[in-house]
Amino acid sequence: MNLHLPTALLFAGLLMAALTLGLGLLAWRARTAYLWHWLTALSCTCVGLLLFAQRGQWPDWLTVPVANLLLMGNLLFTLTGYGLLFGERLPLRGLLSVVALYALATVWLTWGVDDFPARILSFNLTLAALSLIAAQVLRLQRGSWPLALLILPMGAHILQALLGLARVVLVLLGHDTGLSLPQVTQPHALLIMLTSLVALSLGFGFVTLHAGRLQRELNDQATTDPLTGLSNRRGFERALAREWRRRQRLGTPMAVLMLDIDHFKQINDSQGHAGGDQALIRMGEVLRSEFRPYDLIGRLGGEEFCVVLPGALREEALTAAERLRQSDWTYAQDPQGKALRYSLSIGVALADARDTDAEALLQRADTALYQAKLGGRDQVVLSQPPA
Ligand SMILES: Nc1nc2c(ncn2[C@@H]2O[C@H](COP(=O)(O)OP(=O)(O)OP(=O)(O)O)[C@@H](O)[C@H]2O)c(=O)[nH]1
Repeated sequence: MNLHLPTALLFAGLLMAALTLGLGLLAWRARTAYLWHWLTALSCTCVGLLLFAQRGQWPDWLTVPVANLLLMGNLLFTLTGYGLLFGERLPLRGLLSVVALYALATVWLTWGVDDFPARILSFNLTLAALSLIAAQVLRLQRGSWPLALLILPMGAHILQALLGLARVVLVLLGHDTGLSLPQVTQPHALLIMLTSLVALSLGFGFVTLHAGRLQRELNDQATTDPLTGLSNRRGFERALAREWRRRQRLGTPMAVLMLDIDHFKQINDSQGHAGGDQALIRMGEVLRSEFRPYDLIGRLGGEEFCVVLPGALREEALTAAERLRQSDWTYAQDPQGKALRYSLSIGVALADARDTDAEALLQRADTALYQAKLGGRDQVVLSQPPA
C-alpha cells in the first residue's frame, strides 16, 4: 500500500491543530510561561506541517524552507519551555546560533546553489542535534522528576533524532527523494510521516509534564506549612517514616529534638496574632539556617517544632539542642526599639533498639519536652531510654 503523503500530512497537520488548540486552552487557563512556549512550539509545527502538505502546489520557498524553519522554531520553543519548567539556564545563544546557521545554509542552498539533497541533509542534521539536546535536558531531570513523566517527551525527541539521521543516511546513500510531494519516494515519505507522528506525541508529552508539575505543586502545598515554609506534620511524618526505614536497614543512630516556644500564648496576647506569627517565622528562619539539608525539620502544629538528626549520637544531639536554645530568638522590636525575644524548651530523644517505631521515639522526645516545661522552661532535657 502506497502512502499518499499530501493527504497524510494534511491529516497530521489538522490533528496537530486540534492538539495546539487544546494546549492553547490549557495555557490560557494556567497562565504559566512554559505552556506559552510549548504552545508556540506546537503552533510552529502545525503551520509547518500544513505548509509542507502544499509542497508542489504552493511556491517552493514557502512549503520547504519556511516550513522547515518553523519546525526548527518548534524545537527552540520546546527547549525554552523546558528551561522555564525545570528552572534550568539553557545556552540560548548557542541554540539560536545553530538555528541561524541552519537558516543561512537554507537560504544559500535554495537561492544560491539550489542543492536539494544538501537542503535535506542540513535540515535533518540540525533537527537531530536539537532533538538530542532536548532529550538530554529531560534526562538530566531524572533525579527530581519520575521517569514515567519524562519518558514520553524524551522518547519522542530521541525518535525524532533517529528519524532525522535515517533520512540523512538515505540521502547519503543516493536514495532519491522526489521533488514534488506526490513524487516523494516511499522510504522518505514513511520517514516524513513518522516524524510528524512523533511531533504529535511530543504534544502529549507536554501535557504529561504539565500534569506532573501540577501534581508536584499539590504535593508541596499538602506537605508544607505556609507560614514558616517548613514541612507540616504530614510532610514531616512522611519524611520521618522514610528516614526510620533507612535507619532500621543501616542500623545508624538518630536523634530527635522536640521544640516548643515558651509562653507563646503571652506573645499572642501582648503582640497580637501578627506578632505571634512573626515569632513562628523567626523560628523557621533559624531552624533552616542551623541544620544540614538532610536533617528533617517540621512544624508539627501551633508553636511546636521537631528536628530529626539522622546519624547523630548523644553529644552531637545535645550540643545542637543547646546551641539552638541559645540562638538569638528576637522576633520583633517594641515601640521603644527594645528587642522582643522568646525562649525555647527542648526535649531530646535518641533512637534506641527498643523503640518500636518512629512514633515511640517522638513520644519520648515529647515527654522530655514536657519535663523541660515543668522544670522551668528555657532548657534542654534528654529523654530516658525506653524501659
Ligand atoms: N500567632 C499564632 N498563634 C498560634 C498559631 N497556632 C497556635 N497558636 C497559638 O499558640 C498558643 C499556644 O499556647 P499554649 O499551648 O497554651 O502554650 P504556651 O503559651 O506557649 O505555654 P507553654 O508552652 O506552656 O510555655 C495558643 O494561644 C494558640 O492560639 C499560629 O499559627 N499563629
